[in-house]
Amino acid sequence: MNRMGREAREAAAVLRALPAETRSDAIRAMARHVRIQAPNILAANAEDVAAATSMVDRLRLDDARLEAIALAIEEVAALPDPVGAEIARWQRPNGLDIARVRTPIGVIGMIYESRPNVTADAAAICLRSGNAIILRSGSEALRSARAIHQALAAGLAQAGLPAGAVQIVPTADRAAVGMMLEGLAGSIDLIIPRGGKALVERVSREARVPTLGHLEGLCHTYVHLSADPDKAASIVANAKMRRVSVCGSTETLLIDRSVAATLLPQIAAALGDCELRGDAEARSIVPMALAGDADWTTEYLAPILAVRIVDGIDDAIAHIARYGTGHTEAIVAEDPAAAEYFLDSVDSAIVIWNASTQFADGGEFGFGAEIGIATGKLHARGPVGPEQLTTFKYLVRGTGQVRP
Ligand SMILES: NC(=O)C1=CN([C@@H]2O[C@H](COP(=O)(O)OP(=O)(O)OC[C@H]3O[C@@H](n4cnc5c(N)ncnc54)[C@H](OP(=O)(O)O)[C@@H]3O)[C@@H](O)[C@H]2O)C=CC1
Ligand SMILES: N[C@@H](CCC(=O)OP(=O)(O)O)C(=O)O
Repeated sequence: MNRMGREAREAAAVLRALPAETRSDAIRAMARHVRIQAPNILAANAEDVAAATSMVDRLRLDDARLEAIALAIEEVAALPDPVGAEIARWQRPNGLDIARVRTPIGVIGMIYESRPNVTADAAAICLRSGNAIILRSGSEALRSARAIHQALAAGLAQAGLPAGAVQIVPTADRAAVGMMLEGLAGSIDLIIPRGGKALVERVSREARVPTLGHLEGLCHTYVHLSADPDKAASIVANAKMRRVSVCGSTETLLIDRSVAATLLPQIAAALGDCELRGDAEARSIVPMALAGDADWTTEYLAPILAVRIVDGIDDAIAHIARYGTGHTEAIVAEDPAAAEYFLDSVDSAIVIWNASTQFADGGEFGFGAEIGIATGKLHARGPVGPEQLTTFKYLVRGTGQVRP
């Protein structure tokens, strides 16, 4: 692990000085090799799927999904290069010229779930932003991730870039996670944990380097009294049921008391097979199980939805502040003043008006792919793409000035 750290650090020094076009060529070469090595990747994936115990759909690759991975890599190659971009520039009265420019963070360590596409997306985004990356895939996807990494490494080699730029932890042993959290003897600049509660707890206990958490999504959709009934039904159904296991899926429905009797039955019908767990008032409108305290704090990642009747917009905002994880929340409303109030008041990474919480995704935001949805407040929030994986520095150009 420490050798990987050293190689990543050496590669990061090379990457930060490379022209954007060289990194674009390397990213495109990675996509080419994903296509060339498709049989190998699919064979490795079949072994993962055969051994999997859960979340098999998330794990499974086929020709179409592999092509989507290659296309996402190519989309990242085509994104504007953030490295060296000028954020601000000004002249001091003494003639000093000061520019604030984007610069890579350095070496990123990423720990993520058993989802094969993340290996390729994260590698492409890191190269686009001039960072080296050490990838730690979820254990159930390790064979697939290693096969994808082999293709990415072939692309790097073809473009003449150091192998240390994109590395993968070759073992499922969680001791490697512990070593990454300690920073690999000073090699890692930033750890990105992407996952659920157990990972959060370990990271908060053990991390010795800065972290950029991409954590649980306990997302809410609030139906305001001004909501259009058809919009409310289709948005809530999509927010919950489009894909129940993604972090942007809605876990709790909040609905205004004054419209609950008319809207809840329509929304419940649109939700189809979804299991509802509600407070006493919700149950008096639509038959459903009684929600307990745990239902307001559970990220189900399943076709289950908690339902609470609220006493207006401030009650909804207070519920979200108490139980949300800072990921994504939505309001369904026709009243623009209420919607803007909600957008301003809710302190989550993504706040949505009249659309599904499942839009919480870098691709949907136009980033090509994503590292994930950052759920903390520093240093980035919401979908993380190449720009969010840069920091900045100041370039000061003088003509011989000395400070009096
Ligand atoms: N905000 C975002 O962008 C995203 C958030 N998520 C969240 O991730 C969760 C779903 O994914 P899930 O599969 O449950 O993720 P997990 O948290 O189970 O796994 C994620 C990664 O963390 C590792 N891990 C978990 N616990 C530990 C531990 N105690 N010590 C060391 N490593 C650990 C896993 O390794 P191992 O395989 O060995 O268990 C895996 O590599 C949901 O909560 C979802 O909201 C998911 C995607 C994006
Ligand atoms: N942001 C991505 C999904 C991220 C996510 O939650 O992944 P996972 O938990 O592995 O299903 C999307 O909306 O497609």
